[in-house]
Amino acid sequence: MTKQVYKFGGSSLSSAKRYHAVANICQQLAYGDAIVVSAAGKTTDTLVRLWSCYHNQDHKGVGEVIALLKDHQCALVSELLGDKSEVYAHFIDDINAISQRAGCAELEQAWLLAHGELWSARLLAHYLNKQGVAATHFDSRKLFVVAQNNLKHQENTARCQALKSDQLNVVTGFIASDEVGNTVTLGRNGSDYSATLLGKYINASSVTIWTDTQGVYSTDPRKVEKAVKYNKISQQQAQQLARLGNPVLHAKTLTPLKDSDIKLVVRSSYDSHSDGTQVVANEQAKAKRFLTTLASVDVFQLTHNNKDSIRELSIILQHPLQPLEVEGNTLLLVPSQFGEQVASYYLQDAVLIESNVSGVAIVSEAGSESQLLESAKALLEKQSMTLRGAWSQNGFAILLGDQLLESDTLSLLHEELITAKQELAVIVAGIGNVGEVFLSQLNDQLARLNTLLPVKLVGLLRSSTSLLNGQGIELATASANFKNNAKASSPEQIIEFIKELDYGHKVVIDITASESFSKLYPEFALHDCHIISANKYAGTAELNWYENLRRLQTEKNLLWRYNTSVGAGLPINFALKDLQNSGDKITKISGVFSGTLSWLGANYSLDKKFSDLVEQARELGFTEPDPREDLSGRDVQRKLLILARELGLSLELDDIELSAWMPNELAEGSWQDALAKRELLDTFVEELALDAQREGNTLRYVAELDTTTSPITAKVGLKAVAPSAAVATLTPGDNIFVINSVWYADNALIIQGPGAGREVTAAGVHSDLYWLCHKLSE
Ligand SMILES: NC(=O)c1ccc[n+]([C@@H]2O[C@H](COP(=O)([O-])OP(=O)(O)OC[C@H]3O[C@@H](n4cnc5c(N)ncnc54)[C@H](O)[C@@H]3O)[C@@H](O)[C@H]2O)c1
Ligand SMILES: N[C@@H](CCO)C(=O)O
Repeated sequence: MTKQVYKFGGSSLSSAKRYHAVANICQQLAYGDAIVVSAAGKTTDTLVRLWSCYHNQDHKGVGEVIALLKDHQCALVSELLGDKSEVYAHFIDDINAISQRAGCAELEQAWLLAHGELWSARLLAHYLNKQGVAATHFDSRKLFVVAQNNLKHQENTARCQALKSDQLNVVTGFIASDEVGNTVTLGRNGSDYSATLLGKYINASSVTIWTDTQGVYSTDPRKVEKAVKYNKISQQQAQQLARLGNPVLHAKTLTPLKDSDIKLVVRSSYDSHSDGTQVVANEQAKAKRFLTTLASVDVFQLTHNNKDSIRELSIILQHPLQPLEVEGNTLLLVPSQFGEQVASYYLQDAVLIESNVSGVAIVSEAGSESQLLESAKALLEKQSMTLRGAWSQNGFAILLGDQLLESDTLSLLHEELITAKQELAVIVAGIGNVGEVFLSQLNDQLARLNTLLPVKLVGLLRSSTSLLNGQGIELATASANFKNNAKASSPEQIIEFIKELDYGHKVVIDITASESFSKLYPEFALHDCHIISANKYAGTAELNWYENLRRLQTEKNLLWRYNTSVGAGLPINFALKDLQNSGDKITKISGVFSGTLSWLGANYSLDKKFSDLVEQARELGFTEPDPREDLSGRDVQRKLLILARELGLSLELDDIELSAWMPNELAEGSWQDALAKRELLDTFVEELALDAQREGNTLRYVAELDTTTSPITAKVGLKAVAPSAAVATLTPGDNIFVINSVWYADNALIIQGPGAGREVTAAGVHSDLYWLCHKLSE
């Protein structure tokens, strides 16, 4: 069975609440998996302070820091397991041992620092046991042995066989032992390193680093609002970022994975449902672009290029170093804090050419570095930045100046070098009436969309078949390709495909009429997918589900457009949003909201069979796939609910009163079953029409929402109206939306035009897609 390794950092274990969240994640893991833990919260920093007080013989300080450690750990253990627990007693023994050693000058630094991880592993394993999960804690000093600064990989692989296959294995990060059993530490970011080492030793299929960021971004998301979270990056680019000092992944963490198929995943333990970023073998991810700021660096020119010396210096500094080959010279960039050490390491073999400069590194696909360097140079100079150095190499470029890059300059650079280059992957679901036309229009529309951002069709779906290609589907032949090559697929396969798509942006365009497909929307959001829907089911789903979806999309900065779900191509949703955004308050919306029912109302007369007209409307592509969705009034009810929610009203579908334009007897079975009883429909409609005619009226199916009444009026149904009424004189198939608001109180705002039909609806979906591309490219 393949095993997985999960690593939780200090921030994920900083409080009892966070332990609880971690335990919840661990509940989902399989026995045999390993969990590597760091010290809780700031425990390592506190232990370092303790060591420093001890080292400086500050006895008072030692006492104070020990009290601090005790307070934090005792509170944590008490809250999770109680102060009578074995873990609590064990912790007190440890603290007493530390005090005693400090008192008689026998403290060792590594032994002291190891306690943070030991306490975390013990506490988490016992807490998992309390939750009914079998778990054992392991002291990694028994698993990882280091001799002369080198890990003994073969021996360690054998030692790691001790992990249990019928339990979760909670292993301390950061620490190992030397050959005689003394504690050694693995340096800063040591726990991440422990996790990837363990992954290699137990031949895991993946190592997941759970941290407080959502994954690896194109740049620091705290500084650039539009930073793009990448789903996949290559090991090579991750190494490059680490060498340039990007803090998300340390170069050391990545070394055990080199040339292996072990997948490294960075995820947020604060948002355990979201995908993070996968670091995968080079050929499994497209090259991405990144901006990483460089703060306070020194630049040395080496008198001769000596790779061994650079490697040795990296080990001494415990920091990866990035050499640059510039016109036959080797330059070395180092954080200024290491400047003196570098100078004394190289002596006369290195000359300091720049000190304490700052700037930015651009990591990119090979081949574009020099052009990116020129664009960045021009932009920074326009921002009045004096450049002290600018170089490009294979896969990256560096620009250095006197000032640290502020968030606004970094955002401008990001905009120009990264945002505009993000591709949008498009999945179209529902190749029916509207979907077919949408696809044929997409071919013509592509050039326009591509001026905003590169768009690629990657998936076409029908109810049980799909054509999926992450590299892109040729548009001109997409329909034929689908007919010939679509394969049976399940929703799980579709979700997996979407999850793995390696694109900056993704969108699912739902042109189905499927409720079950709409139920996948939260999954789409979890995998960072925007949504465009002509389908009305999600917009009219049960309020709790709908609000959760909205919340998730907001949290993840995802967009959802559904303009064609009401009024087909008419800009009704735009208008309502716009009015509200400009401070207006909408009080009433009424009119004819169904193209099908408008067409039927206008074309019906007592000398015609209503059922014949319904079949005709179906053939024209006006009706829902099952025309009873229209005749029952349900489709109009949905449209009114979508508009009501657009106004911020928390209504459910059944809060809208409804009367049908068909007899109840037709509701059972399929549309074909209903057609077999068409005379029931014809008689039902004829009787209603006769009643209306006697009063000099005609029948129209109307909707009405009035927020000024108490309770609110929300109803859809047949109404007998004068033949001269606005709703009665509509062109067959047209909708009319009569909007009253504070500003349009007496003289209503009216939107009128075709409310159904393949072309207008497909064009409306294009309008949403254009809007989305525009938003993403801003
Ligand atoms: N026809 C119109 O004038 C109009 C106007 C506005 C909105 N709409 C909406 O557009 C949608 C499509 O309407 P249509 O007339 O094209 O319907 P249609 O029945 O012709 O096409 C629907 C397509 O969706 C596919 N499908 C069904 N379930 C699916 C699933 N689970 N996964 C993937 N594909 C699935 C079907 O195979 C079919 O190809 C409906 O939601 C409708 O309400 C239609
Ligand atoms: N059947 C629907 C299609 C548009 O949603 C109508 O006629 O209005």
